[in-house]
Amino acid sequence: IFHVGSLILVWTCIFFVFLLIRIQRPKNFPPGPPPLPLFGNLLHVNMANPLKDFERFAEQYGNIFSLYTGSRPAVFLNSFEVIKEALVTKAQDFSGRPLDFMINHLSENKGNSYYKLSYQLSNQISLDHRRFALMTLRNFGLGKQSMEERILEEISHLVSDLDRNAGTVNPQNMFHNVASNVIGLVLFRSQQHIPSEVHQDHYRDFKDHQWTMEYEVKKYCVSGEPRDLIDCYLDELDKRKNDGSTFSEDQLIIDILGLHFAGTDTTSNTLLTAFLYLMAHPEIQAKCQKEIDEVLEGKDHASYEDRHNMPYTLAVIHEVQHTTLMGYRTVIITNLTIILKEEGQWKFPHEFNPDNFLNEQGQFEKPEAFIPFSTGPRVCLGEGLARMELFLVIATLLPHFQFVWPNDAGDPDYTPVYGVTLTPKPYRMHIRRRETVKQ
Ligand code: HEM
Repeated sequence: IFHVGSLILVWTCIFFVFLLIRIQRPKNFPPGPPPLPLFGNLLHVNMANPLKDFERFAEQYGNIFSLYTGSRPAVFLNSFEVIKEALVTKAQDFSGRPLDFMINHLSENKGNSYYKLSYQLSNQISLDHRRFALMTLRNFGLGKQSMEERILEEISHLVSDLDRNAGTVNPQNMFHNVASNVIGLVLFRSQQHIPSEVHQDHYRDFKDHQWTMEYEVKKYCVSGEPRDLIDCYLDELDKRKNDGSTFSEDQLIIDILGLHFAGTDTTSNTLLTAFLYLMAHPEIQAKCQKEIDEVLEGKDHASYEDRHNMPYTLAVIHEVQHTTLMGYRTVIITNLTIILKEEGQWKFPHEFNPDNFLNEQGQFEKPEAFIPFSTGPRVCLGEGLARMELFLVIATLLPHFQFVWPNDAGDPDYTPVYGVTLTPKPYRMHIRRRETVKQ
């Protein structure tokens, strides 16, 4: 009897402990699957690729649902209208960013300034940094060489590399290096190319390279004319001396890492997706090449202005982004992936079709629901740079080379690998020189 009594006692205790740590959705909180004590909804989601589960929950609970990671709630917004309402109409309430585990991890607990400072609700300070970076990226202080020239310089290296090594390549590192070098040229111009080992796991390696950057910081101090974002930042530091501002050399390193991180994988994953689709749809690739050939008339690289005369190529690039979206705001998760397939927003929601971005006359036209860079006051800070980079890389590589899906590679697999951004599974690419370009 004593034995049974103690069992009942133990179970009652467990029951009360569970009751105490039970997670309950607050009143008026968006619905979702019932959270378990301690785990929340973690067991309801396939962490390797949660997109399918998000789609299932959206069908079951509607456009706004919530999930718990442990005891922390996250709200998911799953239609263009609700995302727009949150990020634009109610921007004031939704533009802060939480200091999230992942961000902490990435920046080794220092917290990326954009996230950390807004979490502390020092919005003024955070916006200060945002404004500064935006101004600098818009080329108000990067010295004589324009952003476009920097990007083209990097692309010319790529074209000569491919000229020398045409054949079958793994493009993962190639595009990663392009994106990383372009943002590198903007952030720390005189450092030229970051050593390639940094690309593999650049956060860890960057930490090891911090001494280099700190050395660069000292060097730039005496340089006079700003050549890159570091120089501009140092000028800003000078101007703000003793005004109690959050601009500091420590913060500079954090900001640079944040910008480098935000600007590398996003762009390189988009390029990887672009070339995957261009190889899988050789007729689309050929149509782009024809259009680009006609506009370039033998010129060996595109310029950003040319996009106005290349509506089809522009539509293809946008259609690529239409397939690669992600939203990674943590407490409010804007499910940009779902709205890309939302019925009613797209002519062809379920297929890769550049006509999504072309009107009846074949002119380029962008649907309102196309927000790969998010929207509202916290829209992507590198949008201008990324757009220019995507266009120049694609419109310069296509007239030089033919990209062919290798015969022995089976069918292309479009299932994305889930991460901070979505990326295609690793693939190989066969590259042949096109003879149309006049040398
Ligand atoms: C194709 C390339 C890119 C895509 C698709 C992309 C997408 C995005 C998206 C969706 C956000 C908002 C995230 C959120 O709501 O939490 C964002 C923010 C941001 N992006 Fe990008 N991005 C790209 C390239 C870049 C580049 C090249 C840079 C660097 C110059 C950059 C810097 C940033 C920064 C700093 C933020 C945070 C802005 C803030 O919090 O105010 N991005 N990006």
